[in-house]
Amino acid sequence: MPPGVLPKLNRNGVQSISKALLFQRLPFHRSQHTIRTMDHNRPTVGGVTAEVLKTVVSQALLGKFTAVFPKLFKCQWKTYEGQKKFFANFSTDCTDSDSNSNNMSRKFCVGGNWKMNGDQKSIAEIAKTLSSAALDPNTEVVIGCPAIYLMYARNLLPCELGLAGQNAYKVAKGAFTGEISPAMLKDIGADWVILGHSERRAVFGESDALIAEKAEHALAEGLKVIACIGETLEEREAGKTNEVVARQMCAYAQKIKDWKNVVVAYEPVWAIGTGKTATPDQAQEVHAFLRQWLSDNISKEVSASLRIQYGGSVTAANAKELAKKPDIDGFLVGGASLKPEFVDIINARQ
Ligand SMILES: O=C[C@H](O)COP(=O)(O)O
Repeated sequence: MPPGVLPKLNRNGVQSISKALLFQRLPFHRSQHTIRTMDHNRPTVGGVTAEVLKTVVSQALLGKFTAVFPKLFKCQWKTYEGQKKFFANFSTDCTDSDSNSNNMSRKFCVGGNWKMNGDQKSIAEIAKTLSSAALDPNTEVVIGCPAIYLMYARNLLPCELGLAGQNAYKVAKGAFTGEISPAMLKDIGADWVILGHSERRAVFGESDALIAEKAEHALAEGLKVIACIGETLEEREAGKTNEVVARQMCAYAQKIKDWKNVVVAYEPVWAIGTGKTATPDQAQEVHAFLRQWLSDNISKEVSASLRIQYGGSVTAANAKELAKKPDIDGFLVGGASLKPEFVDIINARQ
């Protein structure tokens, strides 16, 4: 390995290095000296060789590896301010292969978000297409339907498909003109709700805190939640993508204690309805960041099991390549979910 080149490590490798350093009770600034005196061909604790340790420690000393060693660096990951300090140094090099080993245990999940589109005629056509198609049984499908057509759609769609409201308020009932509650969604046969969509945030001014309260209440009422997050073009161009999605995740985490009925949908706002899809690598980079964030802030179990969908101009043409990425566990599809090509998106993993 050429000097200074960071090896591709999976999480086991990183943990082994951490253990090796801790086992020897070495602070990082003393590690380099000790590594020089080690036998380079003899693995240390966890099978990590001195050669690998040397490279990683030198990178860490340059401040490039802090995110994977939060404990060694005593990061305060619990707070948003604490996290912010470390985002710039995040590297995904260590997460790819680790995620790869887990992603097959997360059932692929594709949501169709019809937004404010459709009428009885077109919904009947979509239902007919979905009923007659061979849908991958290994993919969970959820249809986000306008509230007024939910019951109509429920009666026409195949029963194995989930049905989602596109919004729900944070309390069960009361004087909230124009709102619907999770209890009402459940009552008419919906089992999911989409919350925090960027259109709710931008057009209707919903805050991180309100969205998190809605998620908390929906989960308490027994609905499953597609929790949306994503940065604007301006935020991406300012290099703030990780900071923004972490802030949005922090808000959810303040209110969500049990993540088993949650799917996160990462939807870069600049890719929604624009035909400008994130490349598979761009999407994977943020998904890997989110996986690491979950591991550091919630738990390793949640990080390994929580499904993260990608949304933003997903079509039959780009779905297969996106679906190959280890941390992409499905899609939230807008425009293409109204068309027959939605079937190919559902079957993207086949
Ligand atoms: O919820 C879905 C997203 O907003 C993506 O919409 P889109 O597929 O039309 O870009």
